[in-house]
Amino acid sequence: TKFQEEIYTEVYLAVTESREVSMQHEIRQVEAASRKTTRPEKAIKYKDIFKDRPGRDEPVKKVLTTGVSGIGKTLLTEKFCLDWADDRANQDIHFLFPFTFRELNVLKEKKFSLIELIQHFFPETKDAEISNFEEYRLVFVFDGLDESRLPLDFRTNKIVTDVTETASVDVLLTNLIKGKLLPSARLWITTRPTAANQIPDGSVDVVTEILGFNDAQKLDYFKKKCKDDQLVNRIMSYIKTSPALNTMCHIPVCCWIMATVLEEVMKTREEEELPKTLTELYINFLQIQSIFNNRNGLELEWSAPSKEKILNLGKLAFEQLQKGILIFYESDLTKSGINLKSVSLYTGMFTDIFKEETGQNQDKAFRFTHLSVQEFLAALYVHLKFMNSDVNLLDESGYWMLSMRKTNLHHSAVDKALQSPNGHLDLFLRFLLCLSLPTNQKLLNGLLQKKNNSQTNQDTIKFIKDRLDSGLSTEKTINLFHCLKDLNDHSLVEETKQSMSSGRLSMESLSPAQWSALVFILLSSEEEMDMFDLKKYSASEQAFLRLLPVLETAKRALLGFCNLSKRSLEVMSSVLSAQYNILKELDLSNNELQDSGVKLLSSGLESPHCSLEILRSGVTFSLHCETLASIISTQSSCLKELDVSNNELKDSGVESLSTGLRNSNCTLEILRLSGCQITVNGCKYLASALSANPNHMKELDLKRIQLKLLKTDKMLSLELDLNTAHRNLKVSDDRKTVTVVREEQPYPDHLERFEHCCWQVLCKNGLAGRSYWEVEMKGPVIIAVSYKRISRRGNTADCRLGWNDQCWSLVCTEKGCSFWHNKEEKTVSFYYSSLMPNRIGVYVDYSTGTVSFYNATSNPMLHLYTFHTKFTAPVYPAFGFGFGLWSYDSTVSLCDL
Ligand SMILES: Nc1ncnc2c1ncn2[C@@H]1O[C@H](COP(=O)(O)OP(=O)(O)OP(=O)(O)O)[C@@H](O)[C@H]1O
Repeated sequence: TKFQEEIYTEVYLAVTESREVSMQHEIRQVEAASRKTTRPEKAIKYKDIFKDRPGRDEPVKKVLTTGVSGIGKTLLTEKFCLDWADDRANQDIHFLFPFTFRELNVLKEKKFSLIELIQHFFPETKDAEISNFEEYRLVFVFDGLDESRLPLDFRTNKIVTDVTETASVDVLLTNLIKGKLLPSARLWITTRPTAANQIPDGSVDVVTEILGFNDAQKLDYFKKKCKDDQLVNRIMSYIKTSPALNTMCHIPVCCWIMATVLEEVMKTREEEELPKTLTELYINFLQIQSIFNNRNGLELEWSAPSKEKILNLGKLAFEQLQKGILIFYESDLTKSGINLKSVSLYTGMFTDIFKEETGQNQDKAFRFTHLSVQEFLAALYVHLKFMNSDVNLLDESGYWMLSMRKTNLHHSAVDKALQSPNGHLDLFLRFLLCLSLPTNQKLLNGLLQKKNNSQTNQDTIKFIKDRLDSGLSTEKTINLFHCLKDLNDHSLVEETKQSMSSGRLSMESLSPAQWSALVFILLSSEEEMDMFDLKKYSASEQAFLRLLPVLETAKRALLGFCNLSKRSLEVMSSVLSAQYNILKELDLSNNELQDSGVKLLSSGLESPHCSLEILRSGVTFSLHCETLASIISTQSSCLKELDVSNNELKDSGVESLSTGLRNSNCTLEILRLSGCQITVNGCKYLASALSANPNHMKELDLKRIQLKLLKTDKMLSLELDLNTAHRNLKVSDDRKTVTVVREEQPYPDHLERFEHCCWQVLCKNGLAGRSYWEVEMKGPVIIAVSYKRISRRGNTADCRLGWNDQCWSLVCTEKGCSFWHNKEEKTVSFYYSSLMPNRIGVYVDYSTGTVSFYNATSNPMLHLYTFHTKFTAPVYPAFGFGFGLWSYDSTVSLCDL
């Protein structure tokens, strides 16, 4: 425990809210996690593991902590216990009982009451005659659920509520976890991610995950382990030379391996002589653990006993790795040919490689210090078998046995690793290929009977390149690039880099291998990718899918105008719900996304792992406002800015959306609803939702809403007033259209009729509130609002639209638009010179005295000009033709809105 105290370094522990069983190989999980900056808001201190959580009313009683092998689960629980025992933390706890599943496995067949189980492991409680545990605050720690061999059947196990009732250990455990037994007790269970789903949903209060060391914590660790600043600096700069090593160092146990090797080799070697690859480092590790006969510079000789044991351990490692087994019991060892009597020889010689983990009841379990050590030994074994006995253990055809075909070990290994759906042979492959490098062959001197020639490596490189060109998924190819790098072949990467820098790289004609090289280059770049802009590479779905691993490392993804389809949305959704995703901003605007695609995307947006703060959705969500509402109101939602402009949400959509806005979980600060066809009713929903949840919203963009609002604020059904129409204007039967005609119309005389050269007509409807209407037109035309009292006879100027103080007019010709009131042309800051619009919108607000004109042809609508005045009587829509501008057939039609 003193050692643990000294070496213990804070690890990054994060609340994840839900557990996700990642089927990816642990190395891929760590690679993914290490590439991504963790989310500080999710980090917690191990001391606070049972502290109340914000947003949770109930106290935290049951915690599940996941983490890959060697990430420090056991050490963390031990540290928690130590701190408590030394009165450093959590002093409110009266009793703390740490168990490991490994110990409990042995009691599988036995029956205990909970009291007896406690007394079995902690006899002091018996001596102290403590039996009524309900009176105390208890914490049970169960470490290593992944090692459990207990049939934890939560559905069918009988219910036990009495601490004195006897039952099998698994029944006691399921009842403790379900809260039936000692409901007031607190529980902490740790497990590797793959076994987390043994605990049913809802039976734990909080799920946390250990993400390992971040960069600062790595440095801390090496300082504690090596205690020599100069050495620590050398180690840190050494690790930074290789992304692969840096990734591995997120796992504390790998830091330990690294430190063990580097402490030793840095004593005698200069920087350029340090291990170049992970494989070389692991060979060094094995050497340090072995007993050497003699030392002759760098050429170390392997002792005969260690040779034999390495082979035996390698056999065990390889055979169990193929089955995915990482913890071995005595029977597994016997099966792999390790004599039980000599086990102590192995654990004695390779103490830091092969560990015996004996529980209290003498049940022996064995494991390699870390999965990577097992993978390395397995690769070494396969390599030695091939080199020394021509046996290709990876060729399952068995032809090699009959010498019918010369098999190639590396080809079989590459293909086997590619076949694995979750990359579980990735690291094994890297080790295996790298073992045949001349530097490593030299180190293996003594274990090998013959040497590999470089021809084999050239052949392997060619084989890998062929595979890269066969259209594999990018994820699979990344490991192959690591292999090429280890084999000292940088040609593909260099070629692609050169084409990139010379601008010769045409995305449209990239070969699959070049795509993969591009991804590898972007991922290996020192610079952090903050913004991923797909258009920079190619605005296509193919590019999106190929570059996905790069997108996953970015905080902002711009995917607008990229022709993405449903397939991309499905993929995007899984990015958003991936556990370590760090995406904060997503721009999907202007993609033709189908409805079903939106549904798919929303499952990602609702995921508790989604940390998106800004979403620009383009024309996506029109039919999914309810989904949108539920996204913004999920407890885990981090959305701060939502832009759904130009979606036809309409009032009903806004009504649905408002239920989300009203929810106290909604923390939106900016909402953009420009051009969403919202009317006054929609605004009412918004207003009421925002006043119910007023603390967050800072900016509400309702551009272009007012127009639509007024369309229905007062449902205008405008009608032309035949009594006012000039005789050269033909008014349609429905009173909606007026056309200039040569032939005078037989309209009767009327006091309100325009005459002479004032080819004009008014509408019947007087506007006294707020109103909006639109007209379509052909040919030059004057669109105006006018008092009814505008003169009909006498001086022409008094009758003409725009030439007196009775009306406010837009004169629209092929040359552009001008605005007139009282003979004055208004200076318009925006000179409208493009083509004549064929649809004009007019907004009149009587009380504020405004008349605004819009070009309603353009999308978004363009504001042209606003008159400001003070109305003294209702105004009437009015239209005019003529004044040298007119042409026969000019027409104006009132639009239905
Ligand atoms: N926080 C830490 N500080 C320093 N060293 C650590 C820390 N965590 C882990 N280690 C090192 O890593 C080794 C393995 O850690 P531990 O057994 O806790 O991992 P684990 O997550 O329980 O792994 P497994 O799932 O394989 O049981 C420790 O023996 C120690 O050398």
